[in-house]
Order: sequence, then structure tokens, then C-alpha cells
Amino acid sequence: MRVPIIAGNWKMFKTVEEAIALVSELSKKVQDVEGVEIVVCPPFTALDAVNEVLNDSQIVTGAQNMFWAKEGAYTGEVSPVMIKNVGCKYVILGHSERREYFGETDETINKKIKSAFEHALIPILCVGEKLEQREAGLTEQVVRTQTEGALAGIPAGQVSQLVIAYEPVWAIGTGKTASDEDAQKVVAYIRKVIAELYEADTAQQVRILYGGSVKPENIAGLMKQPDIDGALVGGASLDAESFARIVRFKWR
Ligand SMILES: O=C[C@H](O)COP(=O)(O)O
Repeated sequence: MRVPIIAGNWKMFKTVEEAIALVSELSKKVQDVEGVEIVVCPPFTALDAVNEVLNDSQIVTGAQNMFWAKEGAYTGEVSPVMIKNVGCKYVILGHSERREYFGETDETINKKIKSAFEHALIPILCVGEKLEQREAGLTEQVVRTQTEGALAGIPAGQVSQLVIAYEPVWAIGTGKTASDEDAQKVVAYIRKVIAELYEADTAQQVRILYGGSVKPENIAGLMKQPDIDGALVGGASLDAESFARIVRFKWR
């Protein structure tokens, strides 16, 4: 049985004070929620303060990126050791914005995934096609290449702990969500790719989320799909009430 995850990716939003206010409000709103793992991914600058606030809460944290080396002369980078040190459980890797604006490739993402596991961090690997790729009928090919590339050389024991977020790039921040059926189809395909690379059991353990304009209004339909194990939420995670409504979808 895969435990669902609702993860909030705050992207480059929230000062330390704003982050503390958001998680303080959120933790009150979700304190009675059971059966779903709640993750927030603030910017690096707020991770320590947020972890401090969430100390006694069921909400856990993730970073939005990291470099693969544990330390060194890499100006501007943040290491897995540093992320772990402030209390993170997860790290988002390969987000489409990292691929698009910061030149991340399947090869560099693969190095980061290996390093994350070495440092006991669970990667949330993002994959997803751009609009022109979808229109050209390339969605499956794109998510297969991204999944295979990211997981090269990663053993089954680690892959079973992995979280994957299927995020069609055209649905991110646009208000356009993939239909429940389309999202299910691609997520099931990603699971099939994992089953081919590893074994059916491994594929059944991997949690696969959907991301792209998830809101309180559309979470229930997505979560009804058999292969969708949760959501990676951007914009709607910046407000405690809307994120809490997404987290509480089953209990509303
Ligand atoms: O990581 C989150 C995604 O990029 C989705 O963002 P969004 O919910 O604002 O569309």
C-alpha cells in the first residue's frame, strides 16, 4: 500500500518571516490529518527556520534542488549534507524549471539522485513533456527517456523509495490541468517503464505524483486514479488554506 504524498513546492517565494507564518498556520490546519504524508519545500534560506517550527508536527520538509558533491569549491551551490543537516527528508530533483533555466540534464539529475540516496535523502524526481512534445505525440518517449536517464545505475532497493512527479510542462502555473484520465495514463506508463527497468514489485512501491495547476477543486479527481499517489503543488501551496484543502481532500 503506497502512502499518498501531498508536497508543496514553494519555488522562489517567501522570506523567512513569511515562511514561518505559512507553516505555523498550515500545521494547525492539518494537525488531525492521517494517512497522507505532507511535505513542504521552501527556498533554501527558510529551510532551517521552517524545520524548527515543524519540529513537533507531522509535516516534513524537502529542498527544491541540491548539488551532488558533499562539499567543495562550488560557489552558490548547496550540498546534500547541508540539506540533511537542517532536517530535510526529501529533495526535488530535475524540476522542469531547473531543466529549462539552469541547464539540468538527465545526466546531472542522475548524479544528484545517486548523491541524494547516498546521503539518506529521498529524491522527488520530476519528469514531463513540453506542449510541442505532447502535440507531436512524444509524451511517452519523453518521460521514458527522462526516467531511464535519471535512474541509470540506481539499484532497485533505492528506486522503491523514490518519489516521481509527473509534471506536464504546459500545465505548470498555467491553470491548465491534464485531465484525470490523461494524467493517469502517463503515470501508469511511467510505472510500466520502472517495471521494465526493475521488477513489477519495485514499480508498485514507487510513489508517483501528478503536478501542474493542482488546486483544491481538482485534487479529488486526480486522487481517484489508481496510479496517482499524490500531488506536487506549486502556486496553491503558497497559501495555508488552499494547501490544507488539498491535503484534506479525503476528509472534506
Ligand atoms: O512543482 C510544482 C509544479 O511546478 C506545479 O506548479 P503549479 O501548481 O503552480 O502549476
